[in-house]
Amino acid sequence: MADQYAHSGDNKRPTGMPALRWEEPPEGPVLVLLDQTRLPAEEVELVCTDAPALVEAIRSLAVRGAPLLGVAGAYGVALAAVRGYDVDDAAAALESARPTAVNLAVGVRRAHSAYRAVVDGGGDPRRAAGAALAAARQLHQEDAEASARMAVHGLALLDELMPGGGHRILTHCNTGSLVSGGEGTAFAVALAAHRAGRLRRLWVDETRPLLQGARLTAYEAARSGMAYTLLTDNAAGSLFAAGEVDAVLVGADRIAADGSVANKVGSYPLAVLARYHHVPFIVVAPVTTVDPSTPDGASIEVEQRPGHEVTEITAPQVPVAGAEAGGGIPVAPLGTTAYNPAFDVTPPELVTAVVTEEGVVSPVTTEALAALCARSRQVTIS
Ligand SMILES: CSC[C@@H](O)[C@@H](O)C(=O)COP(=O)(O)O
Repeated sequence: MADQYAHSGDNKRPTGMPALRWEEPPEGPVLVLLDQTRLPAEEVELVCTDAPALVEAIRSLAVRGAPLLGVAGAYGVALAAVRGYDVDDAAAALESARPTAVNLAVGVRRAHSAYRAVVDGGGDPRRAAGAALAAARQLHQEDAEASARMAVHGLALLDELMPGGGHRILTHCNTGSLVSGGEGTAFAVALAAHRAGRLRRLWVDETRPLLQGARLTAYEAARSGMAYTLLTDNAAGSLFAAGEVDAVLVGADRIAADGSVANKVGSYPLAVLARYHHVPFIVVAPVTTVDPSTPDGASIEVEQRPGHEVTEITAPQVPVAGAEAGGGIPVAPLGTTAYNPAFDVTPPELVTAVVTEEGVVSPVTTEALAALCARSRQVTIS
């Protein structure tokens, strides 16, 4: 079940509200999410008391973005465990809530394994629930730390590629503190450049159809005080042609073993544009987004979203009564079908570098990614 906490609708006020937090009120533990479908108009929190509510929040994109999906999934398993629900069922439902971001499965499995290790060893369910919660908290903390380290590596790479500073960076979708326990992935690098006085402008793709760029990245950019400009996705070509882009920075939902990168639909065309215009295309993602068990781009399952997200304009926080399927304003003739993949896949040869918390991979090869994963596992184990 999910309840709502409403906050002031003043969208000029820096919120400071975390994208997600665990709370333990007297009625029982809950997972509190900042409902991203309502931003930037209002800050409303969704309070999840069970895994089905969290599954629904994940599907509706109230909580979204690869790293945060992992953290949310882990807390979802803990929630089922501490509230005495069937943990195996909850884990299965959470893991399959969205297919593309591998971090979701990684987070769910981590908390689930911690739970199962205690139960299978004959431990009592309360101790097992404590283990699942500890695993979720640890993942949350690790994600924040990874974010900070990606920002350091990413800024160093920008400075190496463009020693003069004054970076004009184009980004797509939303990759800031709304997707992370820290300051995010690609956006965290732009933020680091801004704080170092080396960001001239952040170009923000609006990111049709659900406008994660316009609604969320512009919101985070405004809060940070950086110079930013919003553009429609199809204006990017003219921006490159005008020589206004020094680098593209995006996140990732899954990086296959061969270096193919699944990210928000519209990333691949940017990579093609970047290559044509000799601009670096840089992917920023934690090591948990690299999935050695997915061999190549063709093996990545790309989520298909409902057509009404395309055939209607929906300001998600303002439902329009009486409109067709999605509750938005129709912009296409009734009955129009739509192609609406949530992600696309960029082949490794178009990716200049992958920036992770463990360092930068460039060129992006199967061998270099495998070495990165091996190094990361050693760091985690030691
Ligand atoms: C650090 S976030 C990387 C990706 O998760 C992000 O770019 C993205 O594509 C998010 O898609 P969304 O559908 O909003 O969850």
